Amino acid sequence: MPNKNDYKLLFDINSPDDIKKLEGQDLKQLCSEIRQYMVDVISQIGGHFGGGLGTVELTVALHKVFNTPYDQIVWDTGHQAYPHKIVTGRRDALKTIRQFKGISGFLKRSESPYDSFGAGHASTSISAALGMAVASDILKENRKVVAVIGDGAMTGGMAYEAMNNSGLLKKNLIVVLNDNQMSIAPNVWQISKYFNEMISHPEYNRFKGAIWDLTGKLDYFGDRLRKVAARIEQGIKAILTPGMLFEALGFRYFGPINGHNITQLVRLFEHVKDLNGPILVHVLTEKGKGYKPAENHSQRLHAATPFDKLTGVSLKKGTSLPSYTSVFGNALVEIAKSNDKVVGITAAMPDGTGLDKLQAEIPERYYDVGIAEEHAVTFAAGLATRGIIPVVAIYSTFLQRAFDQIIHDVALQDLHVVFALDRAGLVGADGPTHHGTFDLSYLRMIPNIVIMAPKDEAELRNMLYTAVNYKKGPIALRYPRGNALGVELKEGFEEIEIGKSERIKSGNDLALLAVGSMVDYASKAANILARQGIEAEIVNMRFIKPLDEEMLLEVAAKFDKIVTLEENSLVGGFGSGVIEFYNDRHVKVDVLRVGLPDEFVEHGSQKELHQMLGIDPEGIAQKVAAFLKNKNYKNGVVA
Ligand SMILES: Cc1ncc(C[n+]2csc(CCOP(=O)(O)OP(=O)(O)O)c2C)c(N)n1
Ligand SMILES: CC(=O)[C@@H](O)[C@H](O)COP(=O)(O)O
Ligand SMILES: [Mg+2]
Repeated sequence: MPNKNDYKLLFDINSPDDIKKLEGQDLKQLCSEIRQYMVDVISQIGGHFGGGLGTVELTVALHKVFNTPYDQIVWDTGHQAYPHKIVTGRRDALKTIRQFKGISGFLKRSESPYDSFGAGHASTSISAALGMAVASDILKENRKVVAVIGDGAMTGGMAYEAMNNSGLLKKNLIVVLNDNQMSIAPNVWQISKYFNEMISHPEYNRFKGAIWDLTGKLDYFGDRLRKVAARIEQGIKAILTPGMLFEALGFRYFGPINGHNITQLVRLFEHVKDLNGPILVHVLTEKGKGYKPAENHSQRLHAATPFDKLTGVSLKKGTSLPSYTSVFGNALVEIAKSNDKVVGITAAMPDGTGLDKLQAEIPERYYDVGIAEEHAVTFAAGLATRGIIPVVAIYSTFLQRAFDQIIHDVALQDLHVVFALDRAGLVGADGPTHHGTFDLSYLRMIPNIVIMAPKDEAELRNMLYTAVNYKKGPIALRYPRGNALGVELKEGFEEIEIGKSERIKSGNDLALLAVGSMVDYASKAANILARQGIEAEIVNMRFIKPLDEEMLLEVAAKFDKIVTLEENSLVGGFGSGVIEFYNDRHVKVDVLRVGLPDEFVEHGSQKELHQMLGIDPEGIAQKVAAFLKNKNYKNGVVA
């Protein structure tokens, strides 16, 4: 961990006020120390890394020029805001970032007054900042509002909706475009190609100086002259600068500027701070800046596990267990090789979803659409109208974005789109913005959809195969983050009968009906219960929709008490479906639902969170035993 004596300035920076006292060389020194501190801390505990290394100067310049937290900075997504945390009173707490009970890996309003808007999902910053700018106007305040958005986040449609609205409302709003030409993977932002062409154009370079001169002098003109000059400036810029697209949306464009030159950044922010109307400052940065292993890494060490400081090599111990993601990625390639109608779609997460394997093997049937989950789904719907079989691989949490598209564009038209929801359940260190704990609820209510959850990686392969061959409409499978169970993977695939569950073990005392990750936990809980003389029957339900009604009737005939288990919110999830089924058929049976409470779950390791919520095998066994004894049992849930 960092040694205070290795730092000249950083340990005297306790708030942005301390930055305001620094000038020139000291600002540069501070930037270099922030980088060193990030390397010192993140090499020990892991976390988002490359993005933050690229925003050091930007962060220092913003906090030097603006009067934060009165002035509001909105960081898009938030993974690049570690330097912001370091200079806003959370330097020492950085050692706890993303850990159980530690500070959040993203922006969080309840964590600091400097975190003006919470995030984790991309492309929200301009909308939120515009809201703040309008509020400032209504409240007759003079707060400055700055949104900092990456080029990756600019592939998300909301960013354009917000810019359009900003142009219309003409409020004082500064958008900083942090352009490092990277998303997590190389970015697919088409506008960056246009920027590059513009910037390298000889005419642009010849006129750039002149335009800047004019811009710089504008504020010294009288009102009438200023208007004329502004029009001339805009006219010239519209033809000659890369910003004409933004100018068309109603923004005044400044840049591109070197985002690692603190002196230039401070000067530019001082200049634009008091200008009226929407401003776009285009800043060129390098993801991973200042740490060679990150600069040379294919993903610029976007997120790091603990690593060796000198080499950047991960210290994470290897495991023989495959991840669910890699099993999915390999299975998709196998299936796509034997069915040329199958295509894969990712929303900027090729590696995270395992679709990088398809990209490598069959690139012509792989689509990265950018951070555009809504578009990904409707794009898939279009493909499906022509008999193509799109497999849309999106994390459970990010698919929330495309709720209406799933209903209106896919399900309503019975289109055969396969949804592969990775990171379903509690994801761990990313916390509440990223937990995939709502998908069973938000999908289950949609007519015509089939929803599956595999108990292990072998079943995941077969479910994917089943989904691709289903043809009747939308079909989803959800599986957790992390390592699979290590079961044998047979060659080839087997189709699973839609709506058919699997009895794993018979019992005499009660039935445990489990889905997905909870099947393994149910088996482990049953072993604990067996030691207490309780014989539980275990069913792997496989399908959340349609439910295996025959099995539900069978277990209700055999037992008075039934337990449902799911790694999803208890509101509207699998257990709710089971209760609805029994209720609608007037079947009298006591149902205990085990799952996630109706609250946002904090961050921590998956194990810690499972324990905290009592959904690990020990916790489940305790709940089941209490349920059998009618202890603390209320409204279907054991307290
Ligand atoms: C809605 C949504 N989809 C996907 C992600 C996953 N994600 C997190 S950061 C990121 C890349 C962002 O790129 P950019 O905005 O350019 O920031 P950089 O990392 O380059 O600083 C992605 C795809 C997300 N956070 N939110
Ligand atoms: C910031 C962000 O949204 C991603 O970087 C996310 O943290 C990735 O999560 P996984 O590590 O589960 O792929
Ligand atoms: Mg980027």
